[in-house]
Amino acid sequence: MCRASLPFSATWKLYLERNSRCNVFRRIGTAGSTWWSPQCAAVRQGIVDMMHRALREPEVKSVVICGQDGKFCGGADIREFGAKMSGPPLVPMIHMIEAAAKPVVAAIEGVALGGGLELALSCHYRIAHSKARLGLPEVTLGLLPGAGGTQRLPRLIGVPAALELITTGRHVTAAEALQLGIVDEVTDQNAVDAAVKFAQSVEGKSLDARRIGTFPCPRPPDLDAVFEKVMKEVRRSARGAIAPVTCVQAVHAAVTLPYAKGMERERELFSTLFTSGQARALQYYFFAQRAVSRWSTPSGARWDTSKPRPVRKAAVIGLGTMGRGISVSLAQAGFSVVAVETQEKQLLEAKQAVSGMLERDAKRRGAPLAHGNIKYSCSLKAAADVDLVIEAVFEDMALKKAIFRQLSAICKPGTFLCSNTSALDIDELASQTQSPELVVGMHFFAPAHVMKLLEVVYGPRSSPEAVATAMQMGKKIGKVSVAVGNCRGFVGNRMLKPYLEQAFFLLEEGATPEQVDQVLEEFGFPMGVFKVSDLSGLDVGWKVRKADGLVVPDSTGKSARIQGGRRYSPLGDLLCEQGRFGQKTGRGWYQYDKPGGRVAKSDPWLHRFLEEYRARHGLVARRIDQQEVLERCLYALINEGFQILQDGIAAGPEDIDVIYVLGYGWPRHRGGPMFFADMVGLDKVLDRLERYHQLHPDVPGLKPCSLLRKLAAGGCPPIHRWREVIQKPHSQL
Ligand SMILES: CCCCCCCC/C=C\C/C=C/C(=O)SCCNC(=O)CCNC(=O)[C@H](O)C(C)(C)COP(=O)(O)OP(=O)(O)OC[C@H]1O[C@@H](n2cnc3c(N)ncnc32)[C@H](O)[C@@H]1OP(=O)(O)O
Repeated sequence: MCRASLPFSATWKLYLERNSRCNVFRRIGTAGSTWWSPQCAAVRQGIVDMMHRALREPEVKSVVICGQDGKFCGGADIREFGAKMSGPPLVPMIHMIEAAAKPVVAAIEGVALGGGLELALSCHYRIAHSKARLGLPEVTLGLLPGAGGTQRLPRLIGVPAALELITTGRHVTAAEALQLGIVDEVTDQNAVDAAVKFAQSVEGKSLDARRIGTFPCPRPPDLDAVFEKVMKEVRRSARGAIAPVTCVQAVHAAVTLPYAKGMERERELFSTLFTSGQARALQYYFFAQRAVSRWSTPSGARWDTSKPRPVRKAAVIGLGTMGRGISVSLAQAGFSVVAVETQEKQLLEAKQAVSGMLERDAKRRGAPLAHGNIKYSCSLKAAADVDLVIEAVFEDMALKKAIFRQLSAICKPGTFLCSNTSALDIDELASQTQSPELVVGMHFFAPAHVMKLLEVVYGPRSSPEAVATAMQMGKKIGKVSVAVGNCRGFVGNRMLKPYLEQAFFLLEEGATPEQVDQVLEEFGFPMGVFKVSDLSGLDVGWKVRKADGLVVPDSTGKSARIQGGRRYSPLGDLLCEQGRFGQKTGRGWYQYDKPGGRVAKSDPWLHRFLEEYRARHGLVARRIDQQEVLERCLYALINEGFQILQDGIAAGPEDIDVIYVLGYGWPRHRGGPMFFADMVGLDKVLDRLERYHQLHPDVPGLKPCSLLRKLAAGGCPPIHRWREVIQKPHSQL
């Protein structure tokens, strides 16, 4: 519902009320400011009624549309997209505003996003507060701006700028919006007052040049070439997402068709996206990312029961690639950092590297340098007075344990001791300290100052306060933090293991790295599993496997295909024995033009090596189709995800999905592995796993997990109901 007030004799203010279901839209009565839901219907009805009155009543000379309480409009309520539309439709309403004979001014405070910006674009003028953000983020939800946004924005700011905003969904500041020509004025004062004043100043003036829908769309001289180039680029970066490509088609319609026809085309394209699985996946992911911030542990610890302790000073121990990135993240967020590397030469190198990273980042963001926040030291004793330590040395349990023992003796009482381990037992580390309740894992992803994901790992003895403090710290450094339980590899790396294993077994059975990678890249991963392995270094996994006692020959001296009583593929170990560590050595699963080269080329040596390996072990290569490659890699990973849920290591499927999208390149438009399983159908995933397990009974990872069976037997409930079925283990916290 909207209400009008007449604080000024001749200008009406139409208040947009905010959606009662989300915090960003403040509740006023039961009305909402979104367009879609029944509440939005009331808002639209209110706007339409008020506009009619304003146009009818001769004493009203102009209209200002504003949001209640400092926010213009965040767009449609995504949760209501499934609901049946009622009330006045949005597009005619927008046309009615644009056609009004009295000036209509949008007073933009807070946000004008999606349908909110489309409403503002239908107004004749837009006045924004300097802190406002504007954008058309529909593409990130698998949609396109469906209320004229694709037709109006290019008319207002030109085709290239509109394409960039619409295909990326990027929010712009008020200052950039002014520069682009989206808004007419930016104010530091009260934007509604400024808009009212502005509205009064334009009363009676002609509106002919203010109706964006009547503008001709600027037509680049080399139209076809421009669109061809954009389409190529968008297709490349979209990795199979259809919304960005469809957005380009809609903007193309703006340039090539008259306005009314362009609007029709926009509507057609919107309808295809609206019902797509990708839109469902992206909208699920939108809420999943917000859901993980409401973390909880099996003991019932969560924000409202566990208070984080303030952290002002933190130490980072070990300044390799990870430690450097972590130091940069902390310094940028304003923490005082003590960076420790025991070898003087390495310390100096790290100092230079960190300074360079901070300088480049400050330059890029136009922000002040954060150098002063970091002190460097060769001694662990420098961590004596910090509030929290993040250990980031090599993945070597003995080394980490020694460091935790020392830190426990050096640091002031109450210091949280965190490890950046990507797989090792947090509890074992905690057992080395005097206060195991202060120990948690903080697993960053490389490069640590860039990647958004942080796994916060609670051990059986971690206190709720320690978990809350690490989660809070993650938030402060701009990460999406996911609280997960303690097990080998936690969530992300534990699921990666069966995925990698299947890829190796597929090579043994007759596939090639090129074939496996192509299938995975077509699915939407930025890189296939073998290219990633070459990039991160084959020796990393080799060291871990050696430490785990897996790299031992059999009695005949041949590399063993059974280890620890289960099928094992030694292919990665054999490449490492040849010095093929991936990009860094110029050879791995692929060949590169030089050590450190980036462009992967097929390597005939590797193919011969695979043939010889198969012959040596009596394996007959068979033709493996794309479906099998995809299903065996993905379903094995998903199966482990169900096991993780069953074990209570992740609180819900959203946690797993966010970890996979943000940390492992899972395509966002596919929602994450668990959402993907839900989309495919749990019964189908179960059926395929069962089949592969029957065909390859000795291959690990293919035997369906009992939670998957249980969900399938229970009629495949939708993903938001899985938690009801998951048996939570008893709390040990
Ligand atoms: C086939 C029929 C064809 C007919 C044609 C009809 C044409 C229709 C045309 C157009 C329809 C319009 C479409 C849209 O507008 S799509 C939505 C576009 N808007 C967005 O994408 C904005 C998304 N939200 C945000 O970016 C941020 O939330 C924010 C910037 C608004 C605020 O950020 P912040 O302060 O950090 O808060 P949170 O992100 O934490 O959010 C708080 C709270 O609110 C929930 N929420 C946010 N936005 C929405 C939303 N759009 N719908 C529903 N809920 C939303 C969010 O989930 C949080 O909830 P909580 O976790 O429960 O606290």
